Amino acid sequence: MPQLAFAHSFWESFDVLEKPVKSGVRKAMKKFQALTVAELYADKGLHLEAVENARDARMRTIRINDFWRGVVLAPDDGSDVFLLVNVVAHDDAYTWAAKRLYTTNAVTRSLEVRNVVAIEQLTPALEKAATAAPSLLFAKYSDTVLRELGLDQQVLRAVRTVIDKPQLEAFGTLLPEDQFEVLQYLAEDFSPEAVYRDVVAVRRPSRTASSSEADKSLAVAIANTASRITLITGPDELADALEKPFAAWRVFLHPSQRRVAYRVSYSGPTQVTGGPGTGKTVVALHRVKHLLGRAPTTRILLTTYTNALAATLRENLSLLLDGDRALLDRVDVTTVNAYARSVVTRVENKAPAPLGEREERELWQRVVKKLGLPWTEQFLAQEYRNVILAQDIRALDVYAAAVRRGRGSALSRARREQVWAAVELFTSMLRDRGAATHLQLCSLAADLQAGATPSYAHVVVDEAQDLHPSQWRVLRGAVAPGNDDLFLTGDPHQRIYDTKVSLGSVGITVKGRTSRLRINYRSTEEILTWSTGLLSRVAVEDLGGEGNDSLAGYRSLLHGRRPQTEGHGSEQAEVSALVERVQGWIAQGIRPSEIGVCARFHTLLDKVYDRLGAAGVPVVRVKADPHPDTEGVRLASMHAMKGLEFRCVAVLGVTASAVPFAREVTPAGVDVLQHDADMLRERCLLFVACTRAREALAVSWSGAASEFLPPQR
Ligand SMILES: Nc1ncnc2c1ncn2[C@@H]1O[C@H](COP(=O)(O)OP(=O)(O)OP(=O)(O)O)[C@@H](O)[C@H]1O
Repeated sequence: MPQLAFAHSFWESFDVLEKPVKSGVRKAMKKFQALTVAELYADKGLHLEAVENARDARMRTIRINDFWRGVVLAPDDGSDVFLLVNVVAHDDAYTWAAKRLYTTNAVTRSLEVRNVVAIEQLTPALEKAATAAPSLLFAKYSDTVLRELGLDQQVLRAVRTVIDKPQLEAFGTLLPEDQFEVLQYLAEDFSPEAVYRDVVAVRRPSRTASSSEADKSLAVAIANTASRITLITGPDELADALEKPFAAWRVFLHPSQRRVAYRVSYSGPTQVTGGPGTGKTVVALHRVKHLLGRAPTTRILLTTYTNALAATLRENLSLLLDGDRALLDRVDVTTVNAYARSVVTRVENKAPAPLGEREERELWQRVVKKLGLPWTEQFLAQEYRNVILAQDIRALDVYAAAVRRGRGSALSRARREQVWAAVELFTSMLRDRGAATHLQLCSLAADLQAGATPSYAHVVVDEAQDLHPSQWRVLRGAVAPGNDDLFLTGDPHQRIYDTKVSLGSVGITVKGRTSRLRINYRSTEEILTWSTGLLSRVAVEDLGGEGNDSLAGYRSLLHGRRPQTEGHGSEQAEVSALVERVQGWIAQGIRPSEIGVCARFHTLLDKVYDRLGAAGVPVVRVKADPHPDTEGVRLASMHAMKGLEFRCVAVLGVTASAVPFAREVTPAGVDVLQHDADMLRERCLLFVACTRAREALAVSWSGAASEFLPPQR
């Protein structure tokens, strides 16, 4: 009986197939486990046939259904492993297969694939362009050095034309995998010796396997390619492999990601930034894996912003650690607020009830009224949060002398006394209710932790950009200062809550230990360019509060349609168009759960919910924490889109009166700095919503469009 193996390139195409196509693949695969080679070739339903004009004579296609073909590499050397490499729409399958050539890497002995036709076509033109280039990316490495790392003649010639990293990444999908990876590491300035040790030698079959080294069969090359090919030995294994979600990041990190995640040790807090979709969360997960491996009993706190994101982190960590309970039990995955609450409960046996946003606003309104103050509730709430809690001010005298960073309105001593009285009234009203805001709870937890032995050896923080100083204080107290204490990942361009923080002031100094990720693995370049355009004319403060951050060099390797923007005469018309769009996506084969629809307000989402439901489209709200397998278009507020991703995203209601939301923006006349900060936050919120899209983004409004959108022609 022949054996069956799957290339990872296959999983990437399989993951996005519709259910009936997937079941067609399963059916075809079962034949490979049930029939002999001769029977496979004779099978009428399978249509195992050669590809005309193929550059690799071993290329075959199989029939999945009328529309889809599987591409298979068939052994021609007497060995018996068939490699399923891709599932492609019928017409494209033959062209795709004809251009590919599989070869065995001279050094690693792994099977690699290249788009041989594209490389041949591109190289002469690139060689011409390279003669005029001021410098070439790999000029400092001799042919001998590159050959010793596994580069063959064709790749060597192509590589001599590469000018910079973006060009290398663009070339990447054409090049054989092991050779491309070597080049990526060299481009990140790893020495050839380090690349040989860490990338090449680890793949090389061991000397003791000399019999297989001499054996040049396809089966041996496949066995040598464990990092990219899954060999299936039984029916259970087949079912298991076809059920499990595949994520390339579990296997391959880009060198710039690996360098950060697997650095042996950092001498203190470390910060990783990068635009949306650059793999910050992935890097945080790999860092946890690395830290777990460094000592057998240490405990790690892994935090993020919302419960939903914490649940996803937990799931992905389990996948990364292969479900190893002993390791998983050493990691607490939670939100900072939940962690703070657990500290308070542990020490005091109970914790105040958390106060919701709306209740907090109402309470401030009552304070304003009761004391007859000249400010809005928003002004007071921000003063309390951004000045008093942020600086951990506990006494009027300290407040009276405080520098009110980020606030643009002067407050005299008499005015500050009034604010202080308001804060005292607010906190006493809360105490009477047995309640506290989340930030007060964090502040309390930080106090309670002081002097106690920290619970964790390491704290890893994802979505770090929105944490408030009180939250940083509680995290600072969760781990003793020292090597590998804190590992932070975040993107200042995705700051959607009102926080300004100087990390230094809360005892977290990342100087000399910062890195940036630049390649986006989520969205197409078209979506990225459009979305970053939303922030093109604004300055964004960096994570630590010490300067500005930039998205320079931020790019994607994927391409697709440009985002669609559309204005409507009424909200009703906008929702109708949305229903049609969603139906269109589903008709194209997108599963409802791969579609995200978001808006600034829940009122609009309620209408969408009803209309999609009435049209027979399954729909669920993200805030109901649906299981990933639950069918249904995901509906979420823009805030709740943080950290999520979907193949298709519709951002609705990007209307002048809603984005920015006037109630959330301090009038410039009241406080100009706060006004600017509020406007930036609203703009970033739209940016976050749009950058959740992998393949398709649609942005719509009714009436006048939001001022954040590019002018409509
Ligand atoms: N090296 C990689 N290879 C393949 N896919 C990757 C890689 N790194 C990340 N990804 C994928 O890219 C997507 C974005 O990754 P991730 O969520 O970690 O980015 P992020 O920087 O945390 O994004 P955001 O800031 O927008 O929340 C995910 O689908 C992830 O699986």
